Amino acid sequence: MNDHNDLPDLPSEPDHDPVPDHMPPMPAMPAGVQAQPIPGQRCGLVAIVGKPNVGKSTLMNALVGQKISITSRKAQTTRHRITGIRTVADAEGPGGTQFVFVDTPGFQTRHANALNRSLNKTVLGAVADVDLILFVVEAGRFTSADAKVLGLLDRNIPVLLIANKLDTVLRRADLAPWLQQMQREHGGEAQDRFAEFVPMSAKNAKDIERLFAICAKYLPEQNWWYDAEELTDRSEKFLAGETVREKLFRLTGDELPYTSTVVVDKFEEEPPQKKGHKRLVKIAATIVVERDGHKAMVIGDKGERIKRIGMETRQELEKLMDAKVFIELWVKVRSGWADDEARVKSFGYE
Ligand SMILES: Nc1nc2c(ncn2[C@@H]2O[C@H](COP(=O)(O)OP(=O)(O)OP(=O)(O)O)[C@@H](O)[C@H]2O)c(=O)[nH]1
Repeated sequence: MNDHNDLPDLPSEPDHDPVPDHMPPMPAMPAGVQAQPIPGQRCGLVAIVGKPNVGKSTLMNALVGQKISITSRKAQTTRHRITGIRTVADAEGPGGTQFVFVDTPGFQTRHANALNRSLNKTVLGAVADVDLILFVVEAGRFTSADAKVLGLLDRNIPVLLIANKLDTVLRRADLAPWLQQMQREHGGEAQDRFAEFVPMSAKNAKDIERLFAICAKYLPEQNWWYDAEELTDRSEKFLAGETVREKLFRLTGDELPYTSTVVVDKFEEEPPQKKGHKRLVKIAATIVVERDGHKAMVIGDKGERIKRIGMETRQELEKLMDAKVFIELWVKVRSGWADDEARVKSFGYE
């Protein structure tokens, strides 16, 4: 039984395998080398979904513990954008659980036009092979928009119903009939749609700790993909490169082949000049492409595109790193780099 907060007896276990197989976004070892399994370690992907304004971002920030997001390192991984990693290590021994949270662009349920359909497809792609979905609604409310979002999710992935904003429900006893009603309304085929019901508040630290404990068992037993200490200076540098890469591919559409990459040549920090000022981060990065035509594509008409890539990268990094950022971008042509092992290594790929 999983009656969190002494709520009524509700379905507790999914009737399907809660540990679907999937490829980790960033292999910890070069291909062909099998890592020794570390006893007691669990690791997996968690997506947070729900209609607008139910508290997804608040929950994500509380779970990740800091407002910084990093993206997956593997060049061809566009499938998952890693928003944050939280490692809850065991007090003793090497065990514990690493939660890798993936970003899901918001679901659109109001207008069924082609753009929204395509957006929803993107979201579905992002949650297709996660290990666990946190489906967020406002406690005591389940609207048709919530039902639509739920209807889009893969039935083979365990879903927890996060009844958020519990603090706004004045009498907790009022929630029990609502949960029972939900169970009735999602009866029949959908009866065991939710693996567990978790009434909580994303703003309550104890609820967040409790949620980690609830989620852990749904993640597969496997070695952590990332270091337990989430972000180091090196990660900020890495994040800078990934942000350039993301803007590059977003602003060139499908035109630019994936054999283009980004190398961060310089990442320097200067402390704040005055009290109350932010530190300064100076970044220089090179976009490496295979052909002159690709270079022209990246630069754009009168340099417009590369300017935009730089500007959007700067804006995003300033937010993520809470710093003032200067960024210089260069484009170089290096034919065949993707086939040149030494070069691939020098660009930071294993
Ligand atoms: N009282 C209360 N308010 C909350 C809680 N969680 C989130 N909120 C508030 O609800 C509002 C929406 O929260 P967001 O985290 O932005 O919601 P979201 O689902 O990410 O919204 P979109 O970005 O529009 O999809 C904000 O004003 C939050 O402060 C909670 O547990 N209790």
